[in-house]
Amino acid sequence: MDILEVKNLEVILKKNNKEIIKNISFSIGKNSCVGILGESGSGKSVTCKSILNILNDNFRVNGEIIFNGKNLIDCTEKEMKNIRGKQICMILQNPMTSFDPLFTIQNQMVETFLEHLDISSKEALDLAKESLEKMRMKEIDAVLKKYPHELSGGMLQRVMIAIAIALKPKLIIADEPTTAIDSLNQKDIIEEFKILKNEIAVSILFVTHDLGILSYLADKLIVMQNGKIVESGTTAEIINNHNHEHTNFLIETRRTLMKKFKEVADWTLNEGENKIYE
Ligand SMILES: Nc1ncnc2c1ncn2[C@@H]1O[C@H](COP(=O)(O)OP(=O)(O)OP(=O)(O)O)[C@@H](O)[C@H]1O
Repeated sequence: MDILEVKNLEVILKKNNKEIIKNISFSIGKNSCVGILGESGSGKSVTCKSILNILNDNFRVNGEIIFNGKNLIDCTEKEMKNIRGKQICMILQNPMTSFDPLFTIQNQMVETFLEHLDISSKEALDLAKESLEKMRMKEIDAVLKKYPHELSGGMLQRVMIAIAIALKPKLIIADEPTTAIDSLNQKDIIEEFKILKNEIAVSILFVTHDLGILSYLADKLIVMQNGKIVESGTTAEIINNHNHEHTNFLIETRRTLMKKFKEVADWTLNEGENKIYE
């Protein structure tokens, strides 16, 4: 069964009638992870914002976005407020923008849980601790007392995922959640997403231009270019049997990058090490 069905979605910039998203359709099954792959400007973020109905008045949106039997495009702001957070969670590129700098992590986690769940303050605090534990976080009491700027991007992103675990949404939209994070922490965040998927049986729409991440996490892939879906299929199909030249370009770019990376790593381990100790 599909949790989300996007049908003939079009997004048009009103001022010049420019079509930013050009008639795209895709669906996300229950407990499955769909990855959107595409270069910068291909329309990944605008697609996510359309699903959450958070595009501003500069855009006109046509088509259908069916979630739980409802077309989100037709929902009022009041209806969307009930859906965002509790039923559809968004994890953004820069976690700092998701937190209020004036309140501690504890304050913000507890408030979020009280707003969306029918529980007491004590239960909300217990839930905060329990979900941070699931994120393999250490020194949880100390983390809860900190303000957002006192935590690294990687830690804040894990707090965001912990909040999602606790709210048990049906769908998580993750828009380049590892881009602003250093590579060591990136690996952890990807692991946390795996835990999240298994822990609460959630569906995930994961946006990135990193094919490596998607080959690990996603069941299905959508490749976007210039606001259109140029190819879609299971992750294995796309990686091994793609037909579109743009998919080929993205895969080859990744391969070349990894080859270069390996060369640099080998050089550092061999030549570089020798040079250091010469
Ligand atoms: N507020 C806006 N006003 C005008 N054009 C916009 C606006 N937001 C996005 N666009 C245009 O829509 C297109 C798609 O942008 P989008 O942000 O969805 O790309 P993306 O694939 O998410 O890129 P990135 O990987 O860089 O985030 C781009 O051509 C962009 O310039």
